Amino acid sequence: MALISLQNVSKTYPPARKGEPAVTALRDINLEIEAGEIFGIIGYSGAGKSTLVRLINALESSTSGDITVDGRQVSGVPERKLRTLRLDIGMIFQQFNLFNSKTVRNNIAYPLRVAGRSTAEIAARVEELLDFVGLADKAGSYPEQLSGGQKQRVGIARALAASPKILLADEATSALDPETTHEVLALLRRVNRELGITIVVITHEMDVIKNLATRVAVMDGGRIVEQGEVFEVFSNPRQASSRKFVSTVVRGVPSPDELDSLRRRHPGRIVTLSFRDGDSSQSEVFLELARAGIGFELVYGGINDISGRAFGHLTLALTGEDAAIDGALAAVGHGLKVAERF
Ligand SMILES: Nc1ncnc2c1ncn2[C@@H]1O[C@H](COP(=O)(O)OP(=O)(O)OP(=O)(O)O)[C@@H](O)[C@H]1O
Repeated sequence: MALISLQNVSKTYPPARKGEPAVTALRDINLEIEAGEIFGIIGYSGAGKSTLVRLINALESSTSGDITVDGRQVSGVPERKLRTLRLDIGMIFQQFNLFNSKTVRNNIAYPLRVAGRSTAEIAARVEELLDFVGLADKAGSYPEQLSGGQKQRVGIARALAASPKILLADEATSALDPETTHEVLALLRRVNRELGITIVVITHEMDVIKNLATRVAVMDGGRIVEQGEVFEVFSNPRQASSRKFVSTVVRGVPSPDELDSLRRRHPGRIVTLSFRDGDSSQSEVFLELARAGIGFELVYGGINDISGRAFGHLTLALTGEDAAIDGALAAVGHGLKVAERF
């Protein structure tokens, strides 16, 4: 059985004031996250990602549907039972949520004190965690004396203190610069590999998913519109709404504004081709266009790499007879996607 399982889960917030509409944040969510995996949840702001996380760690209850974590029911369970469940789930946040008046050591010790562990046990566990996150020399510092990356490492150590099975990371690197983001992602990979902790990572950043997750769910308007292996979902999104989202986060697809500007600057038809590793070669495309007597210029493009597999997009300005262009695109279309507008 999956470690985290959601079946037909919906969540509606009642209206904030009389006369206002209720907000349905999640609609019929079905999701299975297996023990030991790093699962990404990605989507625009307002898609329902944070609500989903709050349901998994039982900070809120669902309106309908079933949620189980490690075989235990989460929905409709008394608060007393939820406390033990929450010990199995650590959480890290975009703004770190550290206690500014406590030292690094005391921040990490906090959940253990709340859980009533002995002083000796707490001291040993905190030392272990400080070593694990590489902050042994900062034990006596206060959060304001730390960089963003160091603060998040304290956040991770604190989340791990009670030895959870699951770590929920809600936009955990969104406040960090790209280099620090990579350090924190490397630490999260170690948390997964060395400690065997299942990680659920919520983000709007493709880089985070592609560097960390093995599977991903794309959310839009409270629904999961697509889920699967990260390479598959990003290189070949099947639903219109996930295609739209993916095109904003992958390299090489012109935005609508860029497309307008390309159209103004180049004569002919602007066509975007997407390639996937092993599907078809770019030279076949160029050969076919040349054979059909079509003029072409490469005007935009980019290649993405996910777990050593490449996919990319090339945008060409094509000049020639419409029928000849359509024929050539149909001929090369086998194994690659052709879009006048991605
Ligand atoms: N406590 C609440 N009361 C009422 N509506 C809420 C509440 N929390 C979230 N919502 C609404 O639910 C929808 C989903 O919000 P949610 O925060 O889960 O999205 P998100 O994908 O995490 O976005 P972001 O990345 O901006 O946090 C939004 O329309 C939001 O306004």
